Amino acid sequence: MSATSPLRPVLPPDIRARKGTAPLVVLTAYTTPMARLVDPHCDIALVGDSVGMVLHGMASTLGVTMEMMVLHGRSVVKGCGKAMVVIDMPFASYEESPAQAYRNAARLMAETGAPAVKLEGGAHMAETIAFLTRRGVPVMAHIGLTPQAVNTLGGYKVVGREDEADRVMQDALAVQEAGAFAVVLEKVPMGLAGRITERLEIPTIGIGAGAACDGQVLVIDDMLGLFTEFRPRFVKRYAELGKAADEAIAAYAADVRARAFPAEEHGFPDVLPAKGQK
Ligand SMILES: Nc1nc(=O)c2c([nH]1)NC[C@@H]1CN(c3ccc(C(=O)N[C@@H](CCC(=O)O)C(=O)O)cc3)CN21
Ligand SMILES: CC(C)C(=O)C(=O)O
Ligand SMILES: [Mg+2]
Repeated sequence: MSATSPLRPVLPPDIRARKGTAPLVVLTAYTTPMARLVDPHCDIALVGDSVGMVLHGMASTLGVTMEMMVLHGRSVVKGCGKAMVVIDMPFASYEESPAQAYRNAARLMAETGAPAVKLEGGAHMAETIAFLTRRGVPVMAHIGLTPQAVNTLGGYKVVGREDEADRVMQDALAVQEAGAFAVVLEKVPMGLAGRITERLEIPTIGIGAGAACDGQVLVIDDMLGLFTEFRPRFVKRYAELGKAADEAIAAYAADVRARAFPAEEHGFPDVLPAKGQK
């Protein structure tokens, strides 16, 4: 039986073993229909806490709750057959203690069916990552720019230039040592991301971290041109679905105002048509 057989779902150790083979393809998904689109093409569907900014109009990810991650997580698990689902642990659901992290991670897995969680932080989260991993919770780590720390970092800036590079390398080594099966590198300079990727035995998944990483992740609504509130330099637009939707909605509004919609074919006659007719 192959590792990707539907009878034996892809699990974190399979993802870990992908290091040095084909690049890992990761996109976020927040809903069943989007998960169905992502699933056939991706190795991992990430239920990111970016959902707060992308689908709920929040100004940052700090207001995202466990309840939101459970609901969106369940929705994405329903839409995935091939891709492995990873769920972001929201702000303040894991930082207090390893026990708090375990309780909330276990809830995300038990109530959604996802086989792994992701949490932000390097060396200072190593104890928590080890606590979870040893108790059956596979952890994807996330270092470099950690958006839940936007208020202490002072913005969504590059992390790891010059003096900061060694600290990011130490974070990468610490999360690997703690048992993380993969690590997201966000807005880490390209050269440093390459050195971390070479040094680690677990896959690195980059977002704004250059081409040397073992995989890439983007927010699905960003790359489809659906989310346009801001556009980081690392986003490549593969479609302009927001523009297409705007044009479609404008055409509908014009049709309704001109009484051009609905047409005869969209309505129901008062008398049932005779057989053979529509
Ligand atoms: N839609 C969306 N896409 C994301 O990539 C994303 C989210 N939401 N929400 C959670 C975090 C926040 N992230 C962000 C948010 C903003 C920038 C940004 O504005 N970057 C600018 C420069 C900003 C600065 O230097 O202060 C850039 O050009 O990269 C980057 C990453 C990444 N994540
Ligand atoms: C961008 C990815 C890595 C993320 O953490 C999110 O979507 O929340
Ligand atoms: Mg996130």
